[in-house]
Amino acid sequence: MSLTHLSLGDFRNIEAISLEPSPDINVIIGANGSGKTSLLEAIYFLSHGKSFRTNKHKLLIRHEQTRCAVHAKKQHLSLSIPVGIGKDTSGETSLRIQGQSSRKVSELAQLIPVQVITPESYDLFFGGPKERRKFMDLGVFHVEHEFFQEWKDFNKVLKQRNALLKLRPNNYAEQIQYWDKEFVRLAEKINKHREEYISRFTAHFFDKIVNKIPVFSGLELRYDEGWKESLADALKHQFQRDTKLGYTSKGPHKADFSFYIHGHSVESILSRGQLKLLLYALKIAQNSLIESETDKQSILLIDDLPSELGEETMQHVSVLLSQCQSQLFITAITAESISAVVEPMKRELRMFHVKHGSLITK
Ligand SMILES: Nc1ncnc2c1ncn2[C@@H]1O[C@H](COP(=O)(O)OP(=O)(O)OP(=O)(O)O)[C@@H](O)[C@H]1O
Repeated sequence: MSLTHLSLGDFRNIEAISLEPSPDINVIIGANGSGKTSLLEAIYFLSHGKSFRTNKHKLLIRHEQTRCAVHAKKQHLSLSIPVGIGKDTSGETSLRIQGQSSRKVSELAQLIPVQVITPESYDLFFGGPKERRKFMDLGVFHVEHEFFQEWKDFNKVLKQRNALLKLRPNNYAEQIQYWDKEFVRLAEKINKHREEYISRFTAHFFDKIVNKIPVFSGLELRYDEGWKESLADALKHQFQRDTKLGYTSKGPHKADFSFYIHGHSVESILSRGQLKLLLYALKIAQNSLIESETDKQSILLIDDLPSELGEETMQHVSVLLSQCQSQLFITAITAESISAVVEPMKRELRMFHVKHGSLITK
C-alpha cells in the first residue's frame, strides 16, 4: 500500500538516485542544501503533478538539463503498480501508470494520497482560507469519487462568470443569469460533499486525535460554505458589487473551515508551537480518515521536523504520528534531533543520508 521503490532523475540537485523506502518511517538526513527537501518535493510531484514550493516547473529540472522524472512502485492491495511522471523545460508533463501513458494527474493523485508539512505550512494554513480549502478538498477528493469532476466543472463555470463580470459584453447580465443555474447546481453538489466530509472528519478528529492533547480541549471546527442565504439569492444580491469587483464574491470557491477554542479563533489563543501541533493533528487525522474510508495508505511528508518544535510538542507529535498508518518521509539535519519523535513509535525505520544530491552510506 506504500511506495516500495522510488527513483529520481535530474530533479533539482539530484542527478540520479534510487531507494527502497520502508512502508513505515523513512528519515532523510543531510546538511543544509544537500537535497532532503528535493526528495520530498519529488514524492509530492509524483502525486500532485506540481511542487509544494514553486509554480515554476523549470526550477524542478536540474540545471542545464531538459527534463526531470520521478518513478516509483506503489503497492496497492496485492499489486505492485509502477508509476512515473516527468516534466520537460517546455512544461509538458508525461505520466505513466502500469506501463500505460496517461494524461490525467488526477489518476496518479487518486492512487497516492500525499500530504506535506513544511516550516512554511503553519503560516499558510492559519494565515488564510486558501490552504484550508485545499486541505479540505484533498480529503473530499480521496473519499468522494464524483467530487473532482464537479469541482472541475464548477471552476469552468466560475471562470466564465468572472470573465463576463470583467469584460461586461452587451447582455452580460442575461448571460450571467444563464450561467447562474449551473453555478448553483454545481455549488450545491460541492457543498454537500464538503459538508458530509467535514462532519465525518470532525467526528474522527475528535475521537482519535483531539482527546489525546489536553491543550486542544474546547476546540471547535466551523465550516463556512461560502455564502449565507440561498446561493441563487446571494448571487442576485451581490450582482452590482460583483460587477464592480469583476469577480464572483459568493460561492464554494470562498468556503472555509476554521478553528475556535471557547469561541476565540485559535490564531488568537494558541502559541505558535501549539498551532504547529494542531496542524500536525489535522494532517494526521486526514490521513487516517482516508486510510479508514478507502483501501489506500497515505503518505505524509514532513520537512525539517525539529524546526522550532519544543520537546513537549515533539512528544505530542510522536503520539499523533502513532495514530496513523501512513508511510512517513521525514527530513532533519541530524538523526539525534528527531529520535524523540521516531523512536517511541515502534514502527520500522529506514534512514537515508543525502549529500550534494546523492545518497551516501554512513
Ligand atoms: N533546478 C536545480 N538544479 C540544481 N540544483 C538545484 C536546483 N534547484 C535547487 N537546487 C539546489 O539544490 C540544493 C538542494 O536543496 P534542498 O532544498 O533540497 O536542500 P535541503 O537538504 O532540504 O536543505 P535545507 O536543510 O537547507 O532545507 C540546494 O543547494 C539548491 O541550491
